[in-house]
Formats: sequence, C-alpha cells, structure tokens
Amino acid sequence: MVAPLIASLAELGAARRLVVKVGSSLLVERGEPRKAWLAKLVSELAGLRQAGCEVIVVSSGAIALGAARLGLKRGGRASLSEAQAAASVGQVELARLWSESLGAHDLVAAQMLVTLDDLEDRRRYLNAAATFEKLLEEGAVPVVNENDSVATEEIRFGDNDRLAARVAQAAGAQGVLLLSDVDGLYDRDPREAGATLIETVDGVTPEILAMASATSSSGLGSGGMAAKLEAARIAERAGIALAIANGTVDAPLSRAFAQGIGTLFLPQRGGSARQAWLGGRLAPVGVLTVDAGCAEALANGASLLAAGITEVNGDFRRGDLVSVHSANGDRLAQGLVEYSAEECHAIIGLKQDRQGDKLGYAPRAAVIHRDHLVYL
Ligand SMILES: Nc1ncnc2c1ncn2[C@@H]1O[C@H](COP(=O)(O)OP(=O)(O)O)[C@@H](O)[C@H]1O
Ligand SMILES: N[C@@H](CCC(=O)OP(=O)(O)O)C(=O)O
Repeated sequence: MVAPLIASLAELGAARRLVVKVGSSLLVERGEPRKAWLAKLVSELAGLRQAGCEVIVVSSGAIALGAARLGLKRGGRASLSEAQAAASVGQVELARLWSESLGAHDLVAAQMLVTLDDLEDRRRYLNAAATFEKLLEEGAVPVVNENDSVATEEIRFGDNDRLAARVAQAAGAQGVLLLSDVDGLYDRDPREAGATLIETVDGVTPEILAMASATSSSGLGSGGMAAKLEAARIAERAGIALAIANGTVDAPLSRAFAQGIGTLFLPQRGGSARQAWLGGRLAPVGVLTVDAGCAEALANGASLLAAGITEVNGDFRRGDLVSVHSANGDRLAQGLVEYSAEECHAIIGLKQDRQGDKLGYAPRAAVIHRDHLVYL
C-alpha cells in the first residue's frame, strides 16, 4: 500500500522519519553557540524520538563558529578559501555541541559530512542512503552538514536547505522541517509592509518563486528564502512534505506542529525513486534548447529527439546530466544524455533517418530517453 502523503503541519510532526534543519542564525550569535537555545530544541527532538519519529538533523553553523575562532571578517564568507578554513575549525565545535546536547538525553550523535557530489552520483547516493538507514536502525541521530572544507565553488550546495531536501530523499524521510528566523514564506520580503504569511503551498510555481529574495537576513546564512524554495521543489517532486517554521521562539517544534504556525509545501505524487533522485540533481553540465513542439511533447511524457533541439551548449559526455530549456530560457526538464556534446551538435534538428550519416553509426532511439528524463 502507498503511504498517504502528509497534508498538514500536525501530520508532519507525526512523520515516521523527519529531517530537521537548523540555520546558522539560530545556532550562532556573535560567534558563540546558543547553547541554551540548542538544549531546548534538543529536548523537543528527544520528545519526537520518544513518540517514535526517527530524527535526522541538518545543522549549519560551522563557518560562523570557525570564523569567530579564526577572527575572520564577514563571518568567514569573504572568499571560498576562508569559508573552507572556517568550516574545518567550526565543524569540530559544532559536532561537539550536538554530541553533548543529544547526549544529555541519552541520544548518540552521528556526524555525516557530505558534498554535493556524494548525492549527485547514483552509487554514492545509495551508499549514503545505506549509512542513514543503518544509523537510524542503531538508534543514533545523524547530524549532517556539507563538507565545506573540500567543496569547490562549482560542486557545492552552499546552503543547507537544498542539502536537507536531498538528505531527506536519500534517507527515505517523509518530511523536512526548515527552522529559520521567520514564521515561513511571506508573499513578499517580510521586511516590507503588508507582507502576509502563506500557510500552504500546493506546487512551487514561478509566482511562488518570485516572492523570495536570495538575501539572508542575518548575514550569517546563505541563500535566503530562495534556497528554501529550491529545497521545497526538490522535496515536493520526491513526494516529501517540507515546512518552514520559526526557530527563534521558545518551543519551535510544538509551535509548528501543534499550533500549525509555518508554511507547509505539499508533496506531489511523483515517479519512481530513481526519477525523484534524477529530478533533485543540482549540477547539469550542459543545456539543450528545444522548440515549442518538442517542449509540448516533453510535457506529455515523450523522449527528447534531436529533431526538436535548436541549440546545444556545454561540454558533456554520454551519460552526463543536462538541462532542457525552452526557447525563452525556462528550465523544462533534465535528464541523462545519450550522446556527447559533439555528437549532439552533429545531429541537432535532424530526424532519426538522417542522423546515421552524420554519426557514422546507427542512431540511438533518443537524445534523452524518457526513462532518464524528468519534466520539471
Ligand atoms: N518572501 C519571503 N518570505 C520569508 N522570508 C523572506 C522572503 N524573502 C526574503 N526573506 C528573508 O529570508 C530570510 C531567511 O533566510 P536565511 O537568513 O538564509 O535563513 P537561515 O539562516 O535560517 O537559513 C528571512 O529572515 C527573510 O528576511
Ligand atoms: N555548511 C555551512 C552552512 C551553509 C549555510 O549557510 O546554511 P544556512 O545558515 O542554513 O543558510 C556551515 O556549516 O556553516
């Protein structure tokens, strides 16, 4: 039987497996950890655990803590190399904080540092998934962060919101709670007068995306509301409910779950687990632009054929992840390409029967087969 999808904040609080993400601004204030706040949050997490919910924590804060220890300006975010150095110093402290706080409730913290690459490669993704499963089976609480010290500019999440959504997918969680310094998504930047909290979002549309700004209010975090909406898109496609709630209050989890204050992004019924993984991948290496007829065919579940391609960009090889864009630049789909960029250039715009001459071998059935394509 297919489990029913979560439809309210109360149901999110009763999820069997939940990812709770804590932003830098909640954990760190003027370079110091907010220990009293963390202790209260952890007692709520322990309550969830007692109620039978398996909890995974995604915790930011390494860069902010490390920057303070090293005396770096701009919270350690002036350059990638400073962020990397700050993270490696701060992560030691962050891990100890979680280990001590969870330990006070007889819970064991398990550190998992992942890079974007770890979750983009299918084999490594499944490997991480197995580790989450084992840790939860053993009763530990995984505490996840990006491995900032080795991440490079191109291959990096940079924000822990999207990381939390990808972790939820890998760990088979039903829900994600992003704790931030606002009650949820407002219809415009909450610093503007008249901003209204949106309680439920049924599908992250371009109108919803337009509400968010990418600036972090505290200056400590990264990505702002825009990153949270990207996370919501990854989650909804994977059939996972995601909520944004305020972590600055006294009992953030019960305020969100019992009082229902926050924004809930409803999960959408999607394809297979593999398709959800593919749709959540974040680093395409090329772009194929298609004409209107092809865009319509893709929306109806067709494979991508060379005849509909009008432009090829990027340097990719067979099997790489590429984005499919409409003529006006909208991202329509992404998938694993059957040809290299060079081969795509050779057959662009051609029907199947004319491709063999250009390729020098019998053409494949499609440029991206529909089994390896996710319409976004
Ligand atoms: N439409 C919006 N709704 C809510 N918050 C928004 C919106 N647009 C911009 N923001 C800003 O995004 C901030 C949250 O992002 P961020 O500071 O990165 O959080 P965190 O550090 O918790 O991850 C809010 O404090 C708010 O100032
Ligand atoms: N991995 C980084 C956190 C990334 C980040 O800034 O996230 P957030 O504070 O949630 O916007 C760190 O530990 O400092």
